Amino acid sequence: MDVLQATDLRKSYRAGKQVVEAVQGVSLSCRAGEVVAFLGANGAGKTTTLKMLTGLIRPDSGSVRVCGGDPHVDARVLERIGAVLEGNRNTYWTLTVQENFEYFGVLRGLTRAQVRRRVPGLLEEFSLGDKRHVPVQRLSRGMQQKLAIALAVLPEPQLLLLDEPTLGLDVQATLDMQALVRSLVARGCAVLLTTHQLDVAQKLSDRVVIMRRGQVVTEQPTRELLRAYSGSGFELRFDGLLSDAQRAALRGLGVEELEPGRVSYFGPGALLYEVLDTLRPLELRAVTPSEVDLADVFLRVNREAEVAYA
Ligand SMILES: Nc1ncnc2c1ncn2[C@@H]1O[C@H](COP(=O)(O)OP(=O)(O)OP(=O)(O)O)[C@@H](O)[C@H]1O
Repeated sequence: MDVLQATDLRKSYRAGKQVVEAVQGVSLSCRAGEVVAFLGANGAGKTTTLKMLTGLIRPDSGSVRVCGGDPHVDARVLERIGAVLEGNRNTYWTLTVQENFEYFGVLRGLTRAQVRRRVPGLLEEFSLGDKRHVPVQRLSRGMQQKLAIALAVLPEPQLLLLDEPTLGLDVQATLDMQALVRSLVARGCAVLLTTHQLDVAQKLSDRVVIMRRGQVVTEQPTRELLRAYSGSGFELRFDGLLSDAQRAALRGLGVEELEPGRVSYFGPGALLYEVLDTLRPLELRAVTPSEVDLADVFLRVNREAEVAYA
């Protein structure tokens, strides 16, 4: 079942005489128990889209449905959405962890008794039990981030929007955060996640949506996307240094120099012969298929879109 269904969203900003078409016809969906990684370079339009999904800004056109309702029309639909947006950690710094639960729980329509029933479980799940009576400003960044998410899931939303949930977290806190997202998803929550940490997106997501300049340029299950780009590139190691002419010729073929003596490319199989020709007379040491990760795929999708839209 689609928890989120956004169709043909558009949003322009006006700054003086300038018009920025931040989002130009974006459609998105997210099912119960699914993590969708919503990716794009800086300025691609992700945050603007998230704000339209949460009812924070009104789209110029297009529609948003969460559990079938429109958050821009029916305030009860907002109760189904939990959001942790970047720059808005939705915590009250001078209040303790417990007080934050009570304050935000009541704001989100829960009774004090409901909050008190749910808090012990959340404190345990988010490993914040020993911080219950500590003011938020004395928590580490990772703990604050965990608390922000715990507060967002307190009303048991069906859709969770996470903007950069692992930004600035250390290795262990990043792993903890991933485990938490997995457990929320296992309970049926739909999660839409934006991040520039593509290793996190690769590990967590079932599906990837890539935005570029206000438009969706790719939308595919994560595994299929990785498979589609695997085996279509090679890494070559060789002895000696490239001449300027070789370097220019390789660049023309779309080959990247990773370091002296090591180049890689993605492209059709026949390209390998041209690359080998260009490297001559340098002595070849190894030719191996390139391993792709989501970062490679992301860069390639963006490059292909740049060519297609040029
Ligand atoms: N309030 C605003 N007024 C004018 N322009 C804006 C406003 N908010 C965003 N923009 C512009 O809209 C475009 C999309 O911005 P947005 O913040 O949605 O991108 P993003 O993909 O979230 O980027 P990032 O990864 O850097 O957070 C950018 O060109 C940005 O400068």
